[in-house]
Amino acid sequence: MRKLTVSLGERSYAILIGRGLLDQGALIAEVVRAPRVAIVTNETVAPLYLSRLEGALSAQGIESRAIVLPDGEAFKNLDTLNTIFDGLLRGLCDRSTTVIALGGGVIGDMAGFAAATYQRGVDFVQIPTTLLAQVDSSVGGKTAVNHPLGKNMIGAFHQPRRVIADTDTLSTLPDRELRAGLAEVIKYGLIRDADFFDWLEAHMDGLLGRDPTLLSEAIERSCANKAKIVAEDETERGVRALLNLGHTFGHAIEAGLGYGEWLHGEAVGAGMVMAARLSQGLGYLSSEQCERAVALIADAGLPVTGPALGADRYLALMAHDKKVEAGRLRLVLLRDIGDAEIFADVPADQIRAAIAQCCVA
Ligand SMILES: NC(=O)c1ccc[n+]([C@@H]2O[C@H](COP(=O)([O-])OP(=O)(O)OC[C@H]3O[C@@H](n4cnc5c(N)ncnc54)[C@H](O)[C@@H]3O)[C@@H](O)[C@H]2O)c1
Ligand SMILES: O=C(O)C(=O)C[C@@H](O)[C@H](O)[C@H](O)COP(=O)(O)O
Ligand SMILES: [Zn+2]
Repeated sequence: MRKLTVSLGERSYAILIGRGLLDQGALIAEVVRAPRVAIVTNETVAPLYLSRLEGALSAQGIESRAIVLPDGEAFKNLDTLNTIFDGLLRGLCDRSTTVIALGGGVIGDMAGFAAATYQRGVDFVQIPTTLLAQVDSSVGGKTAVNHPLGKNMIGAFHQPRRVIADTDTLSTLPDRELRAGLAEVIKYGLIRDADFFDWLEAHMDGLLGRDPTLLSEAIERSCANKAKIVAEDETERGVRALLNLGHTFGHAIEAGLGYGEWLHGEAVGAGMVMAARLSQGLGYLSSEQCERAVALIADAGLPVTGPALGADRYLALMAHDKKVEAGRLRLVLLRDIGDAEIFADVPADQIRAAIAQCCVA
């Protein structure tokens, strides 16, 4: 088992990465206030992993109540959040209850937001079961639900007490979901870790072939990058915004198509291509490095073109981005592989050109 730490003073927590961790109830028992937990999961993950987790908890004398939600990004909304609150209240969960998120990023974001707000805040533990959740969403405390007008618009920062990533759970993950997770992995290489980007270029085939050693290394290096950024800037006043590379475009794709048609990672993949092409168009990024970025995203089996929503629609949706300040759009762009920066006042005609270049009619 590998252990990383997100250093946030008294709220510091461990990210544990390894095989078979789901069966080690002691890893959860160490961080719960009382022997009562509520497990939030979904209809796909529950039949695969819920009873194993319940058994591991029960062996530690921990009583658990399961709240099983419908599966999908389309359900990441306030209605489903209410279903979680109903379950917590019916189960007489109190302030000593720990909420456990068992699933991908959708479950993690919703369970985390429920934990942030239930009785004004209870503890939660992340048990991510997708690659995307193990490399990104389970770490850092961003929790939220979507609004029809924008992604993750209603949420809170609420850090987990622990992240437990059992890499064995990836064996049941569909290939499309594995590829979606690789988008966020590539993101770390692009924004701050050129060595990791080189490593990904060399090992993309093995990662797609699910080599367990390579997957573990990719998870660990991704989490190490994210842990450092979150420790430096927990609430996104500065450097944390770089984790949004490709997301201003990607979130527009997700909202514009109606949540769920494109996976988050797919939208981020196409969004990072748009950001790279825009960076090149503005003269910040060389064409050679831009093509390397696009090639790795393509090699991961991710889309490198976006849906043809029309530049006006993209820009209207992008106006809801959380990085907008006083009506000014701010975008994460690339100076080089491993070097990103946030830019305000990018001319709208250049943004339109990059979108047009990356969309197929
Ligand atoms: N909070 C953050 O920092 C952060 C970061 C990145 C993404 N996100 C959010 O995360 C979400 C995307 O997460 P995701 O890609 O994990 O999607 P997801 O949660 O929808 O999971 C993808 C699919 O895989 C299924 N699944 C989960 N684990 C499985 C397993 N082990 N075996 C088989 N099937 C499994 C799920 O039921 C679902 O159908 C988006 O809503 C995105 O906005 C949040
Ligand atoms: O942790 C972060 O910070 C991120 O930006 C990670 C992103 O991958 C993630 O998709 C996040 O939810 C997007 O943030 P948002 O604030 O634009 O919703
Ligand atoms: Zn993301």
